[in-house]
Amino acid sequence: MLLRARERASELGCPAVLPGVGAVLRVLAAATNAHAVVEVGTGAGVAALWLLRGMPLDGQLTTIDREVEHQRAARAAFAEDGVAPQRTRIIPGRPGDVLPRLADGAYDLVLVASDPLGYPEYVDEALRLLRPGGVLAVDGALLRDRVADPARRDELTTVVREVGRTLRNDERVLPAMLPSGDGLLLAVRR
Ligand SMILES: C[S@@+](CC[C@H](N)C(=O)[O-])C[C@H]1O[C@@H](n2cnc3c(N)ncnc32)[C@H](O)[C@@H]1O
Repeated sequence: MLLRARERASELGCPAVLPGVGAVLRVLAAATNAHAVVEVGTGAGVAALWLLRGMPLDGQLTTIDREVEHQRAARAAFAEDGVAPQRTRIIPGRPGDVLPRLADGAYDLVLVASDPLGYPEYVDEALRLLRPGGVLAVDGALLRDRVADPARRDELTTVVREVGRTLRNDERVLPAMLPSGDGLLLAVRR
């Protein structure tokens, strides 16, 4: 099913997390016993399928995307994988509009994998949503090695680089960068 979801993602021109990142997400969901997960950027549902495999069966994944067509593909992927409908809550809309409506400290894991220019806002919201011990995961945090290249000073690179710097200096979290895929930045909420 993951393969079919990945094919759909590619047909839609919507990059999905690489398998190494997916495996890490699954482990994180299991390790945090993640009953409540938020994903910013549903895409065609590839990362969501990995997360759901690590989550307990009575957990629920809330996933947000502004592209209804992407979410339709994700819904098909979930159905094909036999995911019970109550295990997912698929919310269409801009993450900046939806995230403020979610409850403080009520989530075990938040994955941010959407438009990088929105990352500062989404990360800020994620830290509010996470319970102590909960984990934030930011996909694409190395931006194809541009973040590590000091000569790259374009807006996108600067914004993503600043997200990493901010999390490193934020007393509320314990951060770690995994080189998997395009860089997976993790931060455990204290
Ligand atoms: C990289 S894909 C998500 C992939 C998914 N997490 C996965 O690995 O299977 C990014 C998603 O963010 C959404 N997106 C892109 N720009 C956006 C924006 N400005 N506001 C909201 N969503 C956006 C796209 O519709 C797309 O589905």
